[in-house]
Amino acid sequence: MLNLDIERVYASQCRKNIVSDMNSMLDLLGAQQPQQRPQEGNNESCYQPSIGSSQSPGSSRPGTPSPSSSGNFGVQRPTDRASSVSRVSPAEAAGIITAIKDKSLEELRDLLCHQDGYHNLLLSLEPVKTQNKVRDDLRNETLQLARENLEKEPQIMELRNQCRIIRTTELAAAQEKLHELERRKEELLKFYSPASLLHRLQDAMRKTDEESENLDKQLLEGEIDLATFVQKSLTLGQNDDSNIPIASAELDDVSELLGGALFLPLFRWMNLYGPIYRLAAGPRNFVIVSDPAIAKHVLKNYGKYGKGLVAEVSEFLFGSGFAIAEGPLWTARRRAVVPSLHKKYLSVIVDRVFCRCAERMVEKLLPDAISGSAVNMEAKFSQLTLDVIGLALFNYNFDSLTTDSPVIDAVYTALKEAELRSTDLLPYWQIKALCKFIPRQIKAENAVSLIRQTVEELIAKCREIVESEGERINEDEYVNDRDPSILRFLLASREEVSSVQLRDDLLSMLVAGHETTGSVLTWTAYLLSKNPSSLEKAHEEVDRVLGGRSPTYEDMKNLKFLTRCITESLRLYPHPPVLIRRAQVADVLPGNYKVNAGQDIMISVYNIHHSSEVWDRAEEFDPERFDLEGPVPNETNTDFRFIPFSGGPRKCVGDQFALLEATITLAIFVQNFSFELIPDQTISMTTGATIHTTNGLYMKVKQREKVSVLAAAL
Ligand code: HEM
Repeated sequence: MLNLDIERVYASQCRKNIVSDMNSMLDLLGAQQPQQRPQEGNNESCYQPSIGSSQSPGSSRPGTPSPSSSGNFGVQRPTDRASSVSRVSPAEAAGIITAIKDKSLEELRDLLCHQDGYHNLLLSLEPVKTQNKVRDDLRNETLQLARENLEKEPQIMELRNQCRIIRTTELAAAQEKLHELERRKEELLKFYSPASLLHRLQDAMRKTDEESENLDKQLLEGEIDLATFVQKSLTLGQNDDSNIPIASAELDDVSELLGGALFLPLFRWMNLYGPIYRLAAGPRNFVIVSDPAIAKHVLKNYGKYGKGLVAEVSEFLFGSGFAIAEGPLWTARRRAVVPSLHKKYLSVIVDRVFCRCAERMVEKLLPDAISGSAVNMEAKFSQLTLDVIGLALFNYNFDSLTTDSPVIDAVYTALKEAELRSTDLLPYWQIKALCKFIPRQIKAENAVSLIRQTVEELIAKCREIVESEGERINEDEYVNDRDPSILRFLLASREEVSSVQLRDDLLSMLVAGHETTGSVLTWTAYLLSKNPSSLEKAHEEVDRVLGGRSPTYEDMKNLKFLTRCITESLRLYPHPPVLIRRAQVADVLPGNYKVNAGQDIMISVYNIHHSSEVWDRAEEFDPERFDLEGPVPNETNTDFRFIPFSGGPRKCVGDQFALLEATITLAIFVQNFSFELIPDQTISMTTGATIHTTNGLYMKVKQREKVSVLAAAL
């Protein structure tokens, strides 16, 4: 009886131990499964659940448990794991109890002492099965991931390699530029050292004396005429066989004028030295051209003359955009973009963009017209032309006439930086590392990043629409009615082009087309306010042709006087006032002037347009100097006397767009307002990419009665 009781107590204790052990194992499986692999399981229990199906029972387990190991056949007692027991759900515990409750003492002892039996019992339990399945799935996924990672390894290596190459080449390029700058600095210092200056001065004086005596003798003996004497006297002392007179400018003059209105002293020197002269000061050396025939030669021979300095100063903004690209890239991109500016596009844009933006400006000016307060028209025209170019290029409304936005600020910052770079004497911004520390450069870089990001987003959005609609150009003069922008045209044309190239091309057009047209409108308003009889004629024409309604594309051919006001304004204030080129090879210019490869050339459009050799009454504003019934003047029909849009292969692609935009805007402005300058303001010129005023153009505008269509017809 006592024996029986002892056996019952023992059997009951065994059951408790088994349940506890299984609880521990279930707990172990639940808690550790995700982190641990089967082999890594801890050895808290002798009979770890052998959950690896590939693992033979006991292969990584200790041998048969000995009572000495823990006094209970190697199974920890519930008390040791009080916390874990509580984690098994009552349903799971019930399942385990059902599995063992009818077992005899012998069977229970067997279970505790024989691993295989114990193991089989474990594997037959539902929770263990589920856990095993989860574990197997996890392991398979992990293996799959590992395999995929392994496959990516070569790509990662390749990328690492590329990064290293880029880093090294950029560093090398920066070092090279730094050395070049150091070399130039050394040269400058040597060139201007007191000893060197004295030596050269003595040398030059001696040579000049000799040459001067020689020249005097030749003139007195009638060997040369007076004109040749003057010409040769101007180049006295210069060991130069180019035949190009040298303007005597000091380095200080040049640095000062490079930071200001450069084209003004260039004009003074033209009157002193003639239509071609060399401006040499230290390492800077430009040939200044003020002659239509020489300008024609340089502009038409694009292969021999590249963009040179212009590309260097604006690369930070344009990237590889076609306004500064050279060679095959330029040819391909120009060829892709030009078709987008077709006649039908222009006629749609007149109504949808030019008129709407100009009418918006009129709305904005009305309060000032009523209150009689001064308005800075330069700022207004600049805002208007930014809105126009945003809509025309990307169908994006900057709405700068109404709001200030970070993108607008960024556009102005970047444009300003391009201007400053074109006049910096020391191009320190070519050293990329320096740009990381100089506040002006940091600001410019941030601005460019924001503009690029905005344009990239616009491209991505437009590309998505074009793709989803399967849009494709199916006619010559294609315009999408909902979005007539140039971006839409370019994407629908399915040209093979990267988003970065497209972005840079559009940015080129944004910059080239914004400030230029704004400046034309500013100076036209200024000239009209200074010439009341011309303003009267403009009012008369607008009223007669439009009769109070908005202008259309078709009206352009009848707005003859207004168009001539714009072209005459472009003659007196060309934007940019100088065109820059660099000779790629040695060449001889018309007039037998020699230039070497690498020679920087400035074609002063301002000088050609203001030269009394080229124009009668050159300084007068006379819109009718170009026959109203004749063709609109351009470089071809004036034989390069009038070149506001340049000429040759790199001529402006937006000339027709700009003439239309300026004329339509002027028509709406003149139709709605009469205007006059605020007295006592000094209006002076400064320059960068365009000629603008130093302090703004302040005007008083007064609303006009719109002439009705009926009245105009009478
Ligand atoms: C009255 C306004 C404008 C003026 C005075 C003007 C003037 C010029 C000039 C002089 C050039 C040649 C620069 C050089 O030879 O170095 C040029 C090039 C260019 N212009 Fe205009 N432009 C005006 C408006 C526009 C507009 C509205 C656009 C775009 C819609 C535009 C786009 C371009 C482009 C992309 C180039 C570079 C062409 C090339 O290198 O192939 N321009 N512009």
